[in-house]
Amino acid sequence: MHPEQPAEQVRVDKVEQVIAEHLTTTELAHAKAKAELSSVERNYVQNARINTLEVDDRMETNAEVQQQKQLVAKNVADEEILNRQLTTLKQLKKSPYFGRIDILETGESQAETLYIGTASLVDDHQNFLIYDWRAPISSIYYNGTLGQVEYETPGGIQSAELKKKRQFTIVNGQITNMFDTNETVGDEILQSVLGQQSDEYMRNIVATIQREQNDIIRDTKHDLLLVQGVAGSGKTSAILQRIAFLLYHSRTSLVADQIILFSPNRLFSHYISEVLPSLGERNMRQLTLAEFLSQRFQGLQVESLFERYERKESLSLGNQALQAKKEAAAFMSELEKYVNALTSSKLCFTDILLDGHVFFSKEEIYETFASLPAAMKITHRFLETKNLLIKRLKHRINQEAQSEAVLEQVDSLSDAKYRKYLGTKRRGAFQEVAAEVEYIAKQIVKERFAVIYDAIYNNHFIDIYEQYAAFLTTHLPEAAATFNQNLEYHRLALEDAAPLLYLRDLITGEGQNNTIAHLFIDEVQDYSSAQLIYLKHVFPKANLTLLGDGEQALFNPLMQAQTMLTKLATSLDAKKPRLIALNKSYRSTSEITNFMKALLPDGDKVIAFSRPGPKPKLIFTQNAAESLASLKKEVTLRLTDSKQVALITKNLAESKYLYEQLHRDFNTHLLTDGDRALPSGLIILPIYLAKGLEFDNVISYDVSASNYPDEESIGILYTICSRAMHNLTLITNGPVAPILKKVAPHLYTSQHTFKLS
Ligand SMILES: Nc1ncnc2c1ncn2[C@@H]1O[C@H](COP(=O)(O)OP(=O)(O)OP(=O)(O)O)[C@@H](O)[C@H]1O
Repeated sequence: MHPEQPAEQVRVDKVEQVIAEHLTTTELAHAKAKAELSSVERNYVQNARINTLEVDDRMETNAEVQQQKQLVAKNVADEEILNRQLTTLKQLKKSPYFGRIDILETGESQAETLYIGTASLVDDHQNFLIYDWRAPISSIYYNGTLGQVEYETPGGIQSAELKKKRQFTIVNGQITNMFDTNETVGDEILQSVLGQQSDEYMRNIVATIQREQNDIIRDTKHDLLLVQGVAGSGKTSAILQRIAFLLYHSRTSLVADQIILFSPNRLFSHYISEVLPSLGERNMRQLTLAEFLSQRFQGLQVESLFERYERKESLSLGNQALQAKKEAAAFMSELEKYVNALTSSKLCFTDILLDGHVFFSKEEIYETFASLPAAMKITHRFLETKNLLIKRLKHRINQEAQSEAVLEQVDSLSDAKYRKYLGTKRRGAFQEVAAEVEYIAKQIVKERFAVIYDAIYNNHFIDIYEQYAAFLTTHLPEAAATFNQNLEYHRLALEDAAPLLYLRDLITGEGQNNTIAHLFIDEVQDYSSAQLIYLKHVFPKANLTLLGDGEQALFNPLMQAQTMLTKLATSLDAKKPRLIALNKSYRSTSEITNFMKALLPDGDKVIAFSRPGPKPKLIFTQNAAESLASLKKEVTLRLTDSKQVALITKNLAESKYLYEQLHRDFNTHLLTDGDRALPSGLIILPIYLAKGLEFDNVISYDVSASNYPDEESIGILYTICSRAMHNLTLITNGPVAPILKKVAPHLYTSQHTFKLS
């Protein structure tokens, strides 16, 4: 035991006491706020009701209702703040802090002791008992080794001498581990954290953030941050901490809703959903690319990344080349040029119909557009056309409202219908009966013409699909027929989605969201340049944090990090790009990491974190029956001391086949794109659904030469192996994949189901 542990425990106890006191007062305040909120809400409902009943008091009650509404909003906010404080205090109570630094500021004679935890805590005299890990001074804990250190404050760079750095593990108020260290954050605590079993949810890494991860977390100077990190290097962990940091750093100007994270799949979204709440912050918005696209293409089946991956296997070389062209930045530039040069006669306007009859003909729309000055930007001309159409629609409504037919309709309305059309207006509020009739007549026509208004508002008077097909015909003629054919079946290939949306936005001038301040994209190596350009276009104000591992490229060719940064900075028009590389892998035991790095051509750059475990196991079998038998044995073995085993396959067909073979023997789950949570037992999933996840035990079935024949398979095999934290088993049916042959035999244990000659 550390000699100072008893003294430190006394301090923990004292801090706990303060936390308990804060908890009591906050609980009281929270209960009061809750009661106040429900009373204000009750009042609001009553007042709102009065408003609709009492005619004379209308103005007065309206103002009152507004006031009440504001009061409700304020009370909701107050209650939320107190609720969050309560959650934070409860978390602090279990483990108030994890670090201590003693620093001597320049010019001072006595060192100051600071304790660092997930949130700040002050006593009644405003002395800091705990500093938030995101406070400027806390960066010393993550960055500094003993001696002279610097840290950034809003007022500039400060320097100090770091005299002592201490780490704690505190569980339920008791110090279970504590030691002094000179390293950034010492190995010992990290060792024990990483040795734990996997969990349904990712944990925060606040107590053990490493120096280079800290760089990512605290960067506020760059508009494009590209993190290239090897598998398991903490990219995802670091960005979640970064989001928490940004929310703290810009707390007056940034809220969680202004941050979007694109995640690789829904399982991943679920897996990371607890990290920010555990740091006392609200979750950012999370989306998968498929979700983003399907919201924008209603009525069309947009191919998902996974379907594209499955399709790639059957794609001819010619079609692969076409696909690559559509995914390149150059294709998006072509589109821009095409739109800039579009003349009115080339725009694919379409009739607006009402009940099958032409209401606004495409000729009329075309003439409207053409009548506007050609020097005007296309987006302005388009908007102006829209305004003119709406004006004409209003005119038609007025005309139609005076028609005999409509006036007759007004006469024959039932009382209930009449009241419905009156809406918030009151009977008798009009000076003349005729005015009231006219009003009702207009309401009737408006209702009938609502589809026209919607069509104009939603830009349905231009056929963007036809426009895109026209673009393809002139710029990539080989691709036009397939696009049209897909469309007939209401399908859209993934590579057409971003260019199509871009084309639409470039013409209509719509589709942008200026409120998003930060856009995070995980597994960026799986995105095409065209998709990234489109996302940047949609979120023009957002700073970008892109995380990737070129080696885990399932969908795109491998690319060097620096090349990728240069390419991205140009195509995304970044002013201050920065590349950060993470080369240390934390997820797996050193045996697994050393094995998987041997798969890579430049695997030397991967550094294994020194956490020992069994070597990966390679089981050689000669036929399907033997390999299935070995697989069953291995699953049984793993399930004896673990609650979950992941069987990760190359594709869906393989997953389905194995499910058929195994579900009678084990509690087996075949995971699909729609799954959100990971059950226990044997789970079978194709690699693209396992992206970003980790498992105690991973088995890869059929790593034979016929399944992984060439260098292109490296990314897939590497990604599968790197999902394993503690145990990795590979089974080959027949000759092993050539990539695995290159791995030095001392890096794994082999097992044969047949006699070696
Ligand atoms: N500083 C750290 N302290 C504790 N655990 C860490 C740290 N960095 C990473 N880890 C752990 O290592 C594992 C891998 O981290 P993470 O999933 O963030 O890596 P990644 O680079 O996104 O991985 P991949 O690209 O392979 O999906 C996680 O279990 C994470 O908790």
